[in-house]
Amino acid sequence: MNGSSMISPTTTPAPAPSSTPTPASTLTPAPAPSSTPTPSNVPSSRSVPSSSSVPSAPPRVLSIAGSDPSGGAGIQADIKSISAMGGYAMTAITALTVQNTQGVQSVHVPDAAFLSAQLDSLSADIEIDAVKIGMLPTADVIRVVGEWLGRVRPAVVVLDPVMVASSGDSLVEQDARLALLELLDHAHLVTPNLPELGVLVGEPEAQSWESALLQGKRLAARRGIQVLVKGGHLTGDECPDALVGPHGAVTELAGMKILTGNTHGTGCSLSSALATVQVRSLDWALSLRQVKEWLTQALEHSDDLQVGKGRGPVNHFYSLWSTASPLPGAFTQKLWDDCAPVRAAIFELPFITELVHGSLTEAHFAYYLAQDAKYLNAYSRVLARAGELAPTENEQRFWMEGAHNALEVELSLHRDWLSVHPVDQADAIRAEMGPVTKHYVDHLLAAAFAGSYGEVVAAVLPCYWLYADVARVLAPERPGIDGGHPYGRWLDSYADEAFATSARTAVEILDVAARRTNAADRQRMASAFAYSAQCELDFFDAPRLHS
Ligand SMILES: Nc1ncnc2c1ncn2[C@@H]1O[C@H](COP(=O)(O)OP(=O)(O)OP(=O)(O)O)[C@@H](O)[C@H]1O
Ligand SMILES: Cc1ncc(CO)c(N)n1
Repeated sequence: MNGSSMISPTTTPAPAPSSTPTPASTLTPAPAPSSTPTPSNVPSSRSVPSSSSVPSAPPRVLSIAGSDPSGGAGIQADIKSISAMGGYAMTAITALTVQNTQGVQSVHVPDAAFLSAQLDSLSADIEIDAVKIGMLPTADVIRVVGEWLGRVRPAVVVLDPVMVASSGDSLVEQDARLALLELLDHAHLVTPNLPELGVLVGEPEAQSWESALLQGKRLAARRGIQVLVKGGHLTGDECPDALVGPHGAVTELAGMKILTGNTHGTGCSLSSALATVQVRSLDWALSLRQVKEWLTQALEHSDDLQVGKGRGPVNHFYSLWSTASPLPGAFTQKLWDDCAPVRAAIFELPFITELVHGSLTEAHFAYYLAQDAKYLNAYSRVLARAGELAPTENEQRFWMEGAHNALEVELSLHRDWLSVHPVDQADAIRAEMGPVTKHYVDHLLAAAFAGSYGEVVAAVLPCYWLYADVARVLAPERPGIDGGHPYGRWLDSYADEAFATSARTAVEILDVAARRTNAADRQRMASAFAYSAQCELDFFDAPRLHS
């Protein structure tokens, strides 16, 4: 690790520490939390709020930690976590790592005096409500941070005793591990993982949750500090965390282990989020409950991010992003991706494979067409409803033309197909609406009767989109058959370019509607779309079930 020198002391805006007027209260070292008369979960200085503090303003939280350029751990994870918890994030960088999701390749430690200047600059100007401490790579850096904490005595100090990255790479010089112990006196909460807990109590790493809790109790009692014992390194299905107080009180939060490889920076995220939430809650157990819930969701949604080939980051902003307006194309792309199993199942159906190869029985085809005619009649009414609700004249025109076309196709089915089929298919032709058709139509009519514009459009879209896709995929597959393909003309009507264009327009209309509305409506739109897609699959399969 190389040190580097400050550019120039005169360019540093903060007053040098020696010229800073030292408040009398900071002349004595900060008492260990256990000797403080206030409950250990209430940071002592919170009982005398400064006149300039505004309780409703976001907590001002400083992260003193290393930089992870891949954005999942360290300072970067802290900024995201503090922000996700509603705090205002500040940073003092202790080390620069060369790091990605696969490991740490190198560490550069800037001059400790430069870090010291940053800390003094911040505390000279800004009231700091909470501090989270992460990677402290050398004994020099630890000394600087300890000295600053002793003078400034922030109200909430969370120490994450980072020693090894989740990739297994060491982040701290060997002699710094012992120096870290001295810093415990300046912290209100320490959040070691199991190997770090072992180092802090001077014992081998705990092999069970029970022995980890015993180690946590020994550390908490010895140092008069709250210890968060973390279960992330346990083998098995569970991932508990437990808060252990200096007098032995244990608050355990059970949790299931989420099956994901994306655990890069969980410890950093947890500790900085805790520091932020604690400023307002003043109760470590409450803070932990809120933060663990958030982190669990951030882990659950981590696969959405797709960052890196190794241990990926958690999704700090899953909640914000799930309610934010989607980017153009994103909503409909997700609907399409989510219905991939239904699309695949359609191509597997005997009805579709037989249709393409011309081997489908006429009885099945006749049943299908008869049901389709009934469907199209209802579909036309629902498209007209979309036209009624449409926010622009262009969209109104599009849906009204769609309603008209659906009736035209219904007419042509009767005229060109159903009327020319042999008499023994008359049953199918005269049949009432079958159960699958009725189910689909009822779903569409419910959207038309009570749904928003977006829901109506989402409900009608699979009929456009899936048909255009089926026609696109099947067109090149259709074998030439002597005497003509029995269903060729019918297949051609859906492979038509005008129909594909209409399908694209309908997709674009839905995408715009999704961006214009709110998260709850988008959720209902997605449900309506998925339901209709499933109905399309069932509709193709209905002739087989009917006979
Ligand atoms: N797979 C998982 N499922 C659910 N929670 C997890 C999982 N992995 C870690 N956690 C939670 O993440 C938090 C951090 O725990 P962990 O023991 O992994 O810390 P760490 O090793 O310091 O993290 P880091 O990976 O940043 O070094 C804890 O609250 C833990 O319960
Ligand atoms: C900079 C940094 N701090 C902490 C960790 C621990 O996750 C990491 N991997 N990188």
